[in-house]
Amino acid sequence: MDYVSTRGSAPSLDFAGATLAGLASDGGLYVPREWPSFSTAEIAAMAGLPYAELAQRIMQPFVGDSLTPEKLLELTTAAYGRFAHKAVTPLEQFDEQHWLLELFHGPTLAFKDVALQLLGLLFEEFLGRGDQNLTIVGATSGDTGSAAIDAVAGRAKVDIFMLHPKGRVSDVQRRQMTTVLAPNVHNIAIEDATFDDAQAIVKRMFNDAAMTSRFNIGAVNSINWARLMAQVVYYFAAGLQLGAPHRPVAFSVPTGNFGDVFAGYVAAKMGLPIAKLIVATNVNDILHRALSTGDYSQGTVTPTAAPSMDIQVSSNFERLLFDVGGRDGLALAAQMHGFEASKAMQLTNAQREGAASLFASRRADTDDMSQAIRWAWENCAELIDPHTAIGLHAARVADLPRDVPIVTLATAHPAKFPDAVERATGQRPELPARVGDLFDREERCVDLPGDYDAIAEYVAAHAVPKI
Ligand SMILES: Cc1ncc(COP(=O)(O)O)c(C=O)c1O
Ligand SMILES: N[C@@H](CCOP(=O)(O)O)C(=O)O
Repeated sequence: MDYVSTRGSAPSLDFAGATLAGLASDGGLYVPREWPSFSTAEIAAMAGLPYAELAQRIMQPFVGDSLTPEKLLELTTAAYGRFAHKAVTPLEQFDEQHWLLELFHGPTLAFKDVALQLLGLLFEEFLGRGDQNLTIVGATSGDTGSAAIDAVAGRAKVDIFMLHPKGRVSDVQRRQMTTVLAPNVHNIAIEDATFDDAQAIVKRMFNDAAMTSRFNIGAVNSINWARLMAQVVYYFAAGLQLGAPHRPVAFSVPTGNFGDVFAGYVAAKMGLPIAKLIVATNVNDILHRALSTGDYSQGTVTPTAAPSMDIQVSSNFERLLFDVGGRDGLALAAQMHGFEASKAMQLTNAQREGAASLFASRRADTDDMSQAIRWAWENCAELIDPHTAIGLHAARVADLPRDVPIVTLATAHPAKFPDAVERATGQRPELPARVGDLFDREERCVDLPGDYDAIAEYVAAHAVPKI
C-alpha cells in the first residue's frame, strides 16, 4: 500500500514512511492510494475475534509490507493489553435504539489511547530499523497530549514537544501531561491561544526548512495517517456486535478535528455497512455549517465545557474533501490555500453531494449537552462526559428509522471533566485508580507566547538533531 498527499505534489510513501513523516511535505495529509475492502463473508468471519486480532486483520491491508502479520499482531496485543477492559472498547446498551461505545478504558481515559498506544510502538519499531531519531511536535486541546505523552515517555530516539492552549484544558487533562517528568517530554502552554493556533504552529514547523533540515519532525496528531487507521477498528468491533455485515448501523461521533469520524468513513469504504455518520459538534460548529450549508468558514473559538472539541479548523476535513471531490490534489491544494488566506471556503457541489450520502450533522449548545448528561444519568445510571453528551444529543435528535441501531462514541471518561458532570447530575465522577495520585504529583511545563519563532526556538534548543 502506498500513500499519496491530498495536495498532490509530495512524494508517495509506504506505510512506515507515512507514519514517520506525519504531514506531507506539500502541506497535505497522507491517504492510502486506494481503499482496501473486505467482502461480506470476510467481515462476517471477523465476528467474535479478540480486539487485538480484529485490529490486525483490519489494519494489515494498510500496513502492507511494512510489518508482517505476526509483527502487527504482536504490536496490537501489546498496545491493547494496557486497556482496563477485556473487550478494549466495550459496547453498552442505553435503550432499544441507542448504544454507547466506551473508548476510554486506556491509560489516559480518552479514545486517543486506542491509536496512540499503537503509534508509540510503531515509532519504536520503525525507528529501531535505522539510525534516525524523531522530534514529535504536537498540538492538543487536552486528550491527544496526554495519550501521546503516555505512549512515548521514556522511549529511546523520540522527543515529544506538546503544545496546549494555556488555561483551556481541564485540570485533569493538564496534569496528565505535565506530571510526566521523563526527560524526553516537553510540555508547552501557549499564552492567549486556542487549539487552532497551536495546530497552525505545528503544521508550520513541518514546512519550515530551517527546522526540517535539522530535525526529523514527527506527528502524533490525527494528521498522522496511522492514528486514523487504528481508529477504524472500533467501528468494525461495534458494527459486528450489532449484526454487521448483515445489518447497517449508524454512529454519532463527537467531532472536532474530524479524525474520529473520518475513521468511520474509512470503515464504510472498507465494506462495513454504515447507515449514517452523525457529526456532532459543540457551538464551535464549522463542521456542522460545512456539512449542512457548504460554508466552511473559520469562526472565533468559544471556550466550552467540552474543551477538546473547541476547534474551528478541522484538519481531517481535507481528507474527506479530497476523497469525495474526485482526488484532484492540485485543485484541492488551491482550495486549501484559499482557505488559509481568507479563513473561508465554499464546498464544491461534488464535495457537498459526496459527503451528503453518508454524513449528517448536529450542533449542541451548553443546555443540550447538560440535558444529555442528565438523561444518561437519570435513565441509564451512566455518567457520561461532556463530549460524549454532545454525541448522545445528536444521536437522540437524529431522524433515523427506529430499527437502525445508533452507536454514540464515548470519547472520554467522565472524570476528566468532573465539574460539568457534577453541574448536570449532582454526581462527581471519581478518577479510576489507574491514574493514581495525579493531583499530588509535581508538574513541569513552560509558558511561551503564541509566537511561531519563540516556539521553534524552544524546540530547536531542546530537541536532538538528526543523526
Ligand atoms: C474527548 C474528545 N472527544 C471528541 C474529540 C473530537 O475528535 P476528533 O478531533 O477526532 O474529531 C476529541 C478531540 O479530538 C476529544 O478529545
Ligand atoms: N481533541 C484533540 C485535538 C487534537 O486532535 P487530534 O485528534 O488531531 O490529535 C485533543 O484532545 O488534543
